[in-house]
Amino acid sequence: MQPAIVVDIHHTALQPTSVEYWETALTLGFPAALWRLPYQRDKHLIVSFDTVLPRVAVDLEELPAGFALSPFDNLNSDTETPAKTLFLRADIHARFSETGHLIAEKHDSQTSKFDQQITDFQRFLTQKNGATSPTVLPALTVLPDPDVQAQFERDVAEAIDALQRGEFRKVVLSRVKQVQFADVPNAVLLFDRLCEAYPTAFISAVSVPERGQIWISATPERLVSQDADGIFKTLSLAGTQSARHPDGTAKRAADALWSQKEIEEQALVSRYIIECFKKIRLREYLEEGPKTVVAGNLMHLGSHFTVDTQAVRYPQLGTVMLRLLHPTSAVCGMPRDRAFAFIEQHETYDREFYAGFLGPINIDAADSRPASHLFVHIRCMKLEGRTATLYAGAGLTEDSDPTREWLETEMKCQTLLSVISYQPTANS
Ligand SMILES: C=C(O[C@H]1C=CC=C(C(=O)O)[C@@H]1O)C(=O)O
Repeated sequence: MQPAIVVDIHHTALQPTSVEYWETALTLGFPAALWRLPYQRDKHLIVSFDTVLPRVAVDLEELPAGFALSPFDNLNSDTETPAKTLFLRADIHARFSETGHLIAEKHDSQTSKFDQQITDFQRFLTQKNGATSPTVLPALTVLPDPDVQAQFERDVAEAIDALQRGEFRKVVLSRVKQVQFADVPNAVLLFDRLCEAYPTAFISAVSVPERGQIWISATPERLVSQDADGIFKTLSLAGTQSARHPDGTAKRAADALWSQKEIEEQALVSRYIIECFKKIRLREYLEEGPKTVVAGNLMHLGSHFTVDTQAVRYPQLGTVMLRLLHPTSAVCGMPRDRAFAFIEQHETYDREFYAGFLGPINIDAADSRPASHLFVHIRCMKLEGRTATLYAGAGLTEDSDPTREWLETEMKCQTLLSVISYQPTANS
């Protein structure tokens, strides 16, 4: 990995903001990723000068600093390692305060071949400097789709039959909801609203110009992290209930009651993770949970798994586990390949990056040493111009009920919808 150099930040009266960086990247057609880690305040943005992004097999040891965006359909087989993850190399990495003002900017010392792009970027950035940032989101309408509930419930009923016949033990079926904004919304404003609403989630906005898409998410589910001290972490998450009582008051995590179906559903995700550890004969992991995890408007059951990769002398654990884990049974099912085939047969759209994974790779943490944090890409939407497609899935077992599963996906859509449709009144 090449060392990055710190570049002089701008000598203008006003420090550039995350909105100005983002808009500059979009104007120049450069891919960009903006994110904020759970429980943190700083926001990060990277800009890649690859207008067509390289597809890679994620190797945390080998990849330079950047941001990974993997599709759901990125399964590892025994014979091949799929190279389908889009990789945004951090040609520019800027760190911003909670209010979106620039703290530091870096670019890779190897990118001298990109001098022209850096010059162009700085020129456009200066032109945008001082422009007022949008503060209002355009109004939105949910596009009617009269058949979607009946179709989803039919598919769930078929899945339950297959589960009861013992074809597989768990499958996660998803559906989409489309909304139309009155005008193209500013992605950074959507991102900032989500940061405010969900301090414990991983919030991101990723622009992929080659597909004309911006993916925005507020996911509660860590897939693989390996921090600067070599601490590996993953999470098994499943089971869903509202974080509010029927009268609208907030529920305490301690008051959440979980049914046998939900306990089993989450245990299957934990078992899937433990089977991955077993495949590589790793016994020294710490398992904490299951306990109730609050994820914005929802609650889930979660178990945290931690490994000290230095103590077990397994520095490549993050890479190995990522390849074994994705897609976990929180988004696919068990056994994985049979559940995957069922999803392919029944869902009528391509999940694209929904239920894939995403996050920063080898990006400097606050203590300046690189860390990688990959999350399961749920509670997300795809923005194409004025149209947004929201995705939500439900984990099914033989005890599932189709209408309850539908309502669960509605609640999951609300995680983003309640924030992106919020219009502050004159008094708020
Ligand atoms: C697949 C999703 O959530 C997963 C994560 C937590 C709980 C889940 C559930 O209760 O079904 C799902 O497995 C989604 O939000 O689209």
